[in-house]
Amino acid sequence: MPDFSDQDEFAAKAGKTALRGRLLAARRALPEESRRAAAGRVRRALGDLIAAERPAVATAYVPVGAEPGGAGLPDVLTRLLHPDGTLLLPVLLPDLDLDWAEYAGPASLTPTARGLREPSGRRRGPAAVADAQLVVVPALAVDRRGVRLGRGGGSYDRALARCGSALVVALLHDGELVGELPAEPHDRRVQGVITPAGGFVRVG
Ligand SMILES: Nc1nc2c(c(=O)[nH]1)N(C=O)[C@@H](CNc1ccc(C(=O)N[C@@H](CCC(=O)O)C(=O)O)cc1)CN2
Ligand SMILES: Nc1ncnc2c1ncn2[C@@H]1O[C@H](COP(=O)(O)OP(=O)(O)OP(=O)(O)O)[C@@H](O)[C@H]1O
Repeated sequence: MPDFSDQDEFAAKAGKTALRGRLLAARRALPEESRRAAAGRVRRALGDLIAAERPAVATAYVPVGAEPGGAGLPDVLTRLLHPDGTLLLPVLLPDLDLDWAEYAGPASLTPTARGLREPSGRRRGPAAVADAQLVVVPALAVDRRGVRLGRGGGSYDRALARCGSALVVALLHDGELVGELPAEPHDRRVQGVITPAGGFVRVG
């Protein structure tokens, strides 16, 4: 474990905030046509990964705004999973930790705070993520070591701490797999990323 001084931690936090602003602005500037094309490529790469890994339980999320994958991602994943497979989606808790509920079709999604769409079914509890063999996570960027930059709530840092040996994969746009991101001791790493141009790439 590296030794992080207070100054390094301060620099990492400030660096993350500045990077988030830049990355979100670049995503917002992506034209609709690029978003659609990127979503198709990301979904195809996810399909290949699911065919190879055959998870019985997977987690994902409903992409919003310019997030890679597009709003139809849960439906695509449901079709890709084994007929008996389960897709869990996150429900943001007041302390920004994540609960989980099974995806049961578009009618089971409800608009919630922060522009999210979340499942309204029975909550499985924050520990349910430990049942998944494949965990698909949102990210603004990931580096070659697997360090992930999220929205800044620490939601996935907490959720990923509960995962056992699951394959954790972040969905990115091209250009968001970078050389080195600021890292803090609590950051949980991912094992792979999917980008539209590069498909599935192992990191770390
Ligand atoms: N689609 C999605 N679902 C997710 C996440 C995510 O990053 N993306 N999360 C990851 O932890 C958790 C929720 N955390 C979030 C924290 C902040 C914002 C946010 O800043 N929203 C913008 C509006 C959306 C946009 O256009 O980007 C806002 O409130 O201004 C969203 C989700 C669980 N579900
Ligand atoms: N295990 C944890 N328990 C409680 N708070 C945590 C935990 N891990 C991280 N946090 C807090 O969450 C905040 C945001 O962390 P960070 O900037 O790394 O978020 P992120 O990884 O970019 O976002 P997210 O995980 O929501 O996508 C930090 O202030 C951190 O202290």
